[in-house]
Amino acid sequence: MTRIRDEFDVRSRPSKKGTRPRTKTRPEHADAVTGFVTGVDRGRYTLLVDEDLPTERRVIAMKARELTRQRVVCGDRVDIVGDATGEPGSLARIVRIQERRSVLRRTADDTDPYERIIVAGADQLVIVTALADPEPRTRMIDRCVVAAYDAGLDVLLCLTKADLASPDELIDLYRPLGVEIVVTQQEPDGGLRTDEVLALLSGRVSVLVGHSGVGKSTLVNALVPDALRAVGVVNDVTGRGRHTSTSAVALRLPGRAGWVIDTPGVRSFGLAHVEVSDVVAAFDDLAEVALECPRGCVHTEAAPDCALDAWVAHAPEDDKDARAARLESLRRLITARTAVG
Ligand SMILES: Nc1nc2c(ncn2[C@@H]2O[C@H](COP(=O)(O)OP(=O)(O)OP(=O)(O)O)[C@@H](O)[C@H]2O)c(=O)[nH]1
Ligand SMILES: [Zn+2]
Repeated sequence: MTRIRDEFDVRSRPSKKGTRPRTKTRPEHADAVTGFVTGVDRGRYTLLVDEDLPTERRVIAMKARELTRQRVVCGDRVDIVGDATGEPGSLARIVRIQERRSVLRRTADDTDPYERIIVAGADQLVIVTALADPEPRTRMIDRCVVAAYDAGLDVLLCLTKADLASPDELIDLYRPLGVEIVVTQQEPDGGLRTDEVLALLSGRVSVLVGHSGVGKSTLVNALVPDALRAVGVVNDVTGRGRHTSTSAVALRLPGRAGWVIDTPGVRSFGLAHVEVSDVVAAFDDLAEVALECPRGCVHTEAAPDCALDAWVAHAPEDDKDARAARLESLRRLITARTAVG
């Protein structure tokens, strides 16, 4: 397996001048305030400061020099100094990225050798998949699930276009993994009932991914009726007319019920660093059984004496099918990890 270099692998070398104390002129920015990054556009970051307080405001910021090698992404919480008033034309400086609860990476590709972080601090990954037109691609879904679990995110599988095909098969395939599943369909008037989805997004930061045409925009527009306007705000400030960027953008659900982060153009996730044990670790029951496996067991069907096979074979009759389905799902994820597509 090729090891893909992480953008942060670059070790920082001590400078020739030795260790110069740098805290003299800039202590630890005691006057800094915290912002939530809702958008990134060509080196300009849109932040929400004082979230949910009467003083809540949008602030535009750039990275301070000391951060140039670090990537600030949507969902980050950052500390800023300078002009944090949010007044038109004001520009603050990001001096610190706060510890990240989670990081989701997209894969390296032909044009970019790094697995880059695309979103930080999310709670769940919403995999938007159409039941038809385009046909669901389970390999792709499996890879998204692996990426989510590796990033420490929960998974919500959102099956769209239920007016075109039944969700039953996919539900049977994914229920054994224990992921949340929600089914949507456009009404004849073009609208979309969102109460069920909203309930599952409530109070959380959710990242939406999905291939072109699956109905992700339709869903986002139904969830956040002023989504386009919200994005427009970002671009008014940066002077760009339309939201044409390919970077992620965080949109607040009505009633401040949570955040959805839309990720246009994200096709695949970096899985090169994910070990078999990372996948198994996402399932408490299976991870416990796997402790009994021979050393170095890869838990596939061909793996000799895999304890997971015995776990199914010795299941109580009424649990046998469920265990078999769960093991099959786990094995699918383990292979999806290294497969292409
Ligand atoms: N039949 C049916 N069509 C839908 C449904 N939801 C969305 N569509 C249609 O599917 C097409 C694609 O929807 P979009 O919301 O643009 O899909 P997207 O995933 O955002 O795709 P891109 O804009 O290419 O990224 C549009 O013609 C929608 O009207 C649905 O529930 N049922
Ligand atoms: Zn095993």
